Amino acid sequence: MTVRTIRVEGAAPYDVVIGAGVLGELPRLLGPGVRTVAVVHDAGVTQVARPLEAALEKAGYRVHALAVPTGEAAKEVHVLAGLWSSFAEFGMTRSDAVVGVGGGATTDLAGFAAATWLRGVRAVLVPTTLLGMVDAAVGGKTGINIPEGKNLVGAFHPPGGVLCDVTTLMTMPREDYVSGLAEIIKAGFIADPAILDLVEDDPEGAATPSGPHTLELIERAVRVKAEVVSADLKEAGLREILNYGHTLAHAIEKAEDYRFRHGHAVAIGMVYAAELAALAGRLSADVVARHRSVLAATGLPVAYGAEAWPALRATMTIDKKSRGSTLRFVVLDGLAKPGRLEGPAEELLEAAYKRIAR
Ligand SMILES: NC(=O)c1ccc[n+]([C@@H]2O[C@H](COP(=O)([O-])OP(=O)(O)OC[C@H]3O[C@@H](n4cnc5c(N)ncnc54)[C@H](O)[C@@H]3O)[C@@H](O)[C@H]2O)c1
Ligand SMILES: O=C(O)C(=O)C[C@@H](O)[C@H](O)[C@H](O)COP(=O)(O)O
Ligand SMILES: [Zn+2]
Repeated sequence: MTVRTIRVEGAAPYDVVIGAGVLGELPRLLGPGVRTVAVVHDAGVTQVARPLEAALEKAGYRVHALAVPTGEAAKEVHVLAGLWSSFAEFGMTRSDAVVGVGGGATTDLAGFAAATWLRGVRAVLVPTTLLGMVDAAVGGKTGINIPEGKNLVGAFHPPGGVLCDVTTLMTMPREDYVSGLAEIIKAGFIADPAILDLVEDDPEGAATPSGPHTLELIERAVRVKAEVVSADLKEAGLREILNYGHTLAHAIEKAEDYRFRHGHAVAIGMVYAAELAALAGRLSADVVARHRSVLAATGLPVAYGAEAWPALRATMTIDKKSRGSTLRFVVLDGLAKPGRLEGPAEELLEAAYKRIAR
């Protein structure tokens, strides 16, 4: 069995463990002293949560299984409040831990619950989606959505460890799996173009967990993320590159009432950012074309409705990378050459949108 362990550095370094059948590592990642564990899990992934809870009980932990709504519906303040009430009910203390089991939505919620309970208890994350493994569970960004915008309430709270059991991916619906591929492709464009070669070599294989390069794609994307967040946990500068494509993506997700897959929105957002960079004279037409071709080859969307522009433009103002009224985009000056585009003219913003509008 191939197991890869990637270290994330920082004030409290932790491991991301990737492999088939690695869930047995959970007690090690929980660390010494933890006796009571709240297993916050997506109600739709009991096939992973139940055996994990049973194994923890067998190992002597007191386990509280807390199911949360499936997918993005978990990232709501009333769900978070429900977790706080449960923690209070069983008396979670600072020597206890939260284990988050599910996709990125669940681990964002579980991580934020851990960040806020008693001002911070240990969280160990067990992502069960591709996107969760390669992006959401790594790096300590936690949070929830509000009607006004995506992830507007949250905290930086790095986990104590991340366990990626790739066998859990086998039950993923294709659309959700491919959504995760968008974040892997993002890592390819901003930092590791070998990822793009692997996807282009076999787009069909890349779109399924049984593809020939699955482990390598996961490992490469996690390495990109780990390197960036190790250097800049709180997004003072470098970490912004992980937000490539997200300025427009988050606006699309809000416009869709958070019922649009995150990775799908990021795919469209990356094509938009590439078109912006091209119009600003910073990116060549062939790299823009490569965005469209590699994303579309895996089944990801690369266009969005023309009529949506005014609402999307308004929402983009509240993007976390904005400073005052100045919009700031992550753009590419070439493959693996991320830069920033600050305060682009309104005409440029709209012209780039016209190029992705359908
Ligand atoms: N914190 C971060 O750094 C970060 C990074 C990227 C994305 N995110 C967030 O992650 C979220 C998206 O994550 P996601 O794509 O994992 O979506 P998700 O958590 O909504 O899961 C997608 C769907 O897959 C189902 N699912 C989960 N595991 C499964 C399995 N093993 N088999 C079958 N079905 C399974 C879920 O029930 C859900 O229906 C968004 O909220 C996004 O904002 C956070
Ligand atoms: O880890 C980061 O930093 C990222 O930007 C990764 C993104 O893929 C992720 O979607 C993140 O949640 C977006 O963060 P936000 O700060 O723009 O809400
Ligand atoms: Zn993302």
